[in-house]
Amino acid sequence: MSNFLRSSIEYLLDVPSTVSQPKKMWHLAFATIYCSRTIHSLARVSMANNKTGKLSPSHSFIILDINPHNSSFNINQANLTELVKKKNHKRLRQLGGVAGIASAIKTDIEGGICGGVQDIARRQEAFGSNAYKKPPTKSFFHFLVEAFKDLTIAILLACAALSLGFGIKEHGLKEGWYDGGSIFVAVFLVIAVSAVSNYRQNRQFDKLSRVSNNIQIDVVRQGRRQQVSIFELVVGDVVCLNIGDQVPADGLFIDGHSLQIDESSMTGESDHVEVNHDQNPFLFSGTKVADGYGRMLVTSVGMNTTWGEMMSHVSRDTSEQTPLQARLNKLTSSIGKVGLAVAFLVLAVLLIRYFTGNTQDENGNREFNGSKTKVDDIVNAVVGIVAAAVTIVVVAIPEGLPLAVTLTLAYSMKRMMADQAMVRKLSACETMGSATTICTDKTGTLTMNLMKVTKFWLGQESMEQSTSSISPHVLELIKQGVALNTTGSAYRANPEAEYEFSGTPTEKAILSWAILDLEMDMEEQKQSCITLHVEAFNSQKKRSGVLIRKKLDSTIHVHWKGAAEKILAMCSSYYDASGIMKDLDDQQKSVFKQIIQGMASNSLRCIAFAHTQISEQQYEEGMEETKLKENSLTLLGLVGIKDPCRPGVKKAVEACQHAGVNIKMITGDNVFTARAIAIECGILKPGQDMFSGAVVEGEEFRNYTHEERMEKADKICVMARSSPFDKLLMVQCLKQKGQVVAVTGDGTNDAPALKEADIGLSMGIQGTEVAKESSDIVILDDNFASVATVLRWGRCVYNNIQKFIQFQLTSMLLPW
Ligand SMILES: Nc1ncnc2c1ncn2[C@@H]1O[C@H](COP(=O)(O)OP(=O)(O)OP(=O)(O)O)[C@@H](O)[C@H]1O
Ligand SMILES: [Ca+2]
Repeated sequence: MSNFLRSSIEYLLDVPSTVSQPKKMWHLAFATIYCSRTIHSLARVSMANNKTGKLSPSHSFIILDINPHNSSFNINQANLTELVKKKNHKRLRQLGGVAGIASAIKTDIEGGICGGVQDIARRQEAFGSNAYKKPPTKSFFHFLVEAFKDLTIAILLACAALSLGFGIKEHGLKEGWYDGGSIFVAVFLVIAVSAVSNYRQNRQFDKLSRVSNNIQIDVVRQGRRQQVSIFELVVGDVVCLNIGDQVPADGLFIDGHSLQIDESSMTGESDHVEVNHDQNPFLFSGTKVADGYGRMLVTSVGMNTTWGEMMSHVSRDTSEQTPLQARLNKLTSSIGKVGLAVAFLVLAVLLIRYFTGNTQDENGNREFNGSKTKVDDIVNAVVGIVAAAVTIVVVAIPEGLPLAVTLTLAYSMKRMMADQAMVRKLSACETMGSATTICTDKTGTLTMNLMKVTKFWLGQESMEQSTSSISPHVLELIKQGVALNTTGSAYRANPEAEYEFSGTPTEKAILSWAILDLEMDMEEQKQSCITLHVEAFNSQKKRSGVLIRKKLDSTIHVHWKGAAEKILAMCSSYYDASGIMKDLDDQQKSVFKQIIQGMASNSLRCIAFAHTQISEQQYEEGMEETKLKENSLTLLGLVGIKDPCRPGVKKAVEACQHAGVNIKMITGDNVFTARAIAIECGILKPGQDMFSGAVVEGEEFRNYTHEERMEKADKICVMARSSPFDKLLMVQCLKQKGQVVAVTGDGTNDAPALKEADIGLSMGIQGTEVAKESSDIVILDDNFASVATVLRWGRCVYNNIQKFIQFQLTSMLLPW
């Protein structure tokens, strides 16, 4: 320490100069330690203060006080939340509409968030992340208490206590505790096992809900459409919404067409709400897309949304009892009650017999002689009688019965998870065992859902490979139709990179064919036209259409794309390969039908493109009805899309059939395609066809009378071109006939049938949220073979429980 410092401390401490040198040193040491302690504790206090607040800015840079909450974004979360929650149109206008909000939260409406990982982290910090607080999970103690509350357990505990008391009284402490003690041990064992199994089941459900809540969302970031987990969504993200999707956060409508939202999960209203740019641009987390498509700008996530708030209060009720469990519980308590009644009866009879002097001891003397009998003897006799009654109750109650079911279900649920089936509803495990019919959809379940265009017909000529011979005019129209009439998209990072396609499998197949084979430039096509109106694809209509205006010459065009025979029916002319427009009379139509049938019998999915140009006047007339022209179109071309069967499906189908379960295919696809795939999978035997009543079309089935339907439902193996309603009708019909029906499906079109079925199985990968939510079991690998495995597990549960009941009931009767 420098002399100066030393002397200044000496001065501060007011050390008398007379103090000796060693003493001075001690003073100094004390002063140094004291000062450093004070400084240290001061620093700790200021750190603690800062923990909750912000770090105080360094004095040398005091001019720029950077606050991430309001400097990087020009709007704060409270404003955003209120804007959407209150549907405040006025405020939205003041802020410059969706575009204004987007620029305030530093996002590009077209390309999404442009920054990288840091940008996303910054947004998470400023606006929160898309997760909600979960209610605390129930502890083991909770389940232990629950187990004690059971009536049967209470009766048994009372009996055990009585038995213990009487036993000790009669035989002394050393030998008398056996009976009562062993009942206690058994009861505690039952309590422990059921508490442990319920606790584990609760944890399992928690784990499952974490898996099933982790939905993949289509998001545009840095101009690229990609899938991210719903939990990674941040404010400023641009989300693509399609039919069947769940709206993942609160936000604003950017663009889209005929977007219908099902808000029933929030409001309870079953009517769909139209979301559009002007009247209602507000979208709410937790609602579902019922029709159409669109893009939204995320403005609030997680706990800032009404859904988040709601979900943080709801805890999943895992105490759900399956029908079998409920029945067995009832059986147990009925048996218990009968046991109790019998015990009372026995008690009464024995007591009456004893007190009326009708009983004799070993020596043949009357046991009860009125006042001559010793009190001790009386007490002993009564205790013996009560003990006998208690034994009856204990033996009568089959306390292990419900427990065995719980254990079996919990075990098989775990095993099913390992076999790619996630059980959402426990009752499905046991119901599946008794399924007599499985109605499966085709696309994605029996087939791979990996679609590829393998055939292209222009007019009545099949175009193999070469596109050079196609007339440029027709080619241009096809490209226009593909690029503008789609919900899919194509992206590549640079001109050398490979394309990434997104959208439904059918859309992806068509886009990749047009871009790679026809050398279509999607961006260029999109830039060259303005979209005036869109009719979005849905399973009811099985087609989609657009109305566009070309920027170059202001001509107006209608493009349709959809199920080949439906589009063909709308056409009155066609282009041949050389680009000449020809009349489509009945004879020509039947030629085209032959072509479609030919492709379909080779199990190809057929899609047709049609086009017509309309005048300004026609456009204005049509505007009022907001409908696209749908007759007198010109057929542009047909494509055949291959979607191969999944390997192993045939075996799985055979296994199900062998187990006595009927398999029916109910699909939205063409009847010939459906038949070809059904034969490939073994659902249909080669001899069966339309004439034998094994194959029908949805429309035909719909138009049957109720009696006809009931009569024919059993025979039908394949129902093609079915609408969502037809699928539902079939399930209802089968259920009325007393069948136990399982339904598998992935699309929104399957949701009504999935809900109606005894067991609904949805597909985990391709399945839409709506389908998953309507189902009891989610097949994680989308494979029909896993459906067969679920059936096997269901049967196993049933068998095991049956065996246990037999064992328990016979062992219960044995002592009698
Ligand atoms: N993006 C699309 N644009 C136009 N038409 C389409 C499109 N996707 C499918 N289609 C047509 O609609 C039909 C499919 O209808 P739907 O959605 O009811 O069945 P799916 O769900 O694909 O099949 P499945 O019921 O077997 O799973 C197809 O056969 C095809 O002709
Ligand atoms: Ca499907």
